[in-house]
Amino acid sequence: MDIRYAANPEDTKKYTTEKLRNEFLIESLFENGAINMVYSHHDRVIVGGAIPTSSALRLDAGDALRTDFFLERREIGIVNIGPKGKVVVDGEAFELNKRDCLYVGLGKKEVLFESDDQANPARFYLVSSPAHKEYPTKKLPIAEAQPTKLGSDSESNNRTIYKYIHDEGLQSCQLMMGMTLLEPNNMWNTMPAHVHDRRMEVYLYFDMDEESRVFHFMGEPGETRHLVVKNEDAIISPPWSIHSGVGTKNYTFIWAMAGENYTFKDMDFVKMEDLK
Ligand SMILES: O=C(O)C(=O)C[C@H](O)C(=O)CO
Ligand SMILES: [Zn+2]
Repeated sequence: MDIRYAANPEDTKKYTTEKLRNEFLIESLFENGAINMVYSHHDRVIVGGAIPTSSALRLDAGDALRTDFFLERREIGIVNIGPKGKVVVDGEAFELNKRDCLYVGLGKKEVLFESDDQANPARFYLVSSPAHKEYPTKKLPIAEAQPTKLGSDSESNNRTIYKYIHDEGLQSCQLMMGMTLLEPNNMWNTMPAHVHDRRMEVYLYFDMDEESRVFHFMGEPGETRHLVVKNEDAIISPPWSIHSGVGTKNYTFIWAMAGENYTFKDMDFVKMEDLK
């Protein structure tokens, strides 16, 4: 498992583009026939991708966790961003269509990923955080997720947020997860920008054309930097950092958070005059 240590804002100001990308950008999560994971020391969140092809893939604790099984002290959110597949949790199969979410709670011993068609395999995106009690393992199909409309065409940020794992949806200890879709001809997410010092956040940008790019903005409000990201790249966003993007065309992303509180609306919005 690739390990990323926590970053502080003072040091980050001095980073070159290469160093910034090494610390905060996650490329190549998705590989045919493999589970790839990155362990962030920000709130000990693990981010992963799984593409099962000819055989099922098993979620293992590996050396990094030193526990008997992956979910011994953790919970996990799984969103399928590809063709149909299933996740088998201690023998119970959950079918996931594109954009469906499954929450798996603390203590489940075996998690297997399978594709329905190995020629068009499922692409499972995973985010896991430490947990203290078991919440029910449950699926939320995208068709049943509550959409929230935000932004406007005139501000180029007309978008819909679907919340999957949160206080009024799938219950968890601390993990929150959802998806934001920008409407065609809209290119901005989350402007005005915000921080939430109580929680870190991870973004996965997906459903982008090969040539499309998103400029993801990060850093303290008065010291912003950017990362140029392509399809299926993820970003680790420290609690002190803004996280906002603008694309060469509309895009979709999955956000996930973990940390001190469980309040989606706990955001400290940044005044435009304070952004530098
Ligand atoms: O477009 C948006 O606005 C979002 O998706 C908000 C993010 O999910 C977020 O940063 C939540 O804290
Ligand atoms: Zn946020």
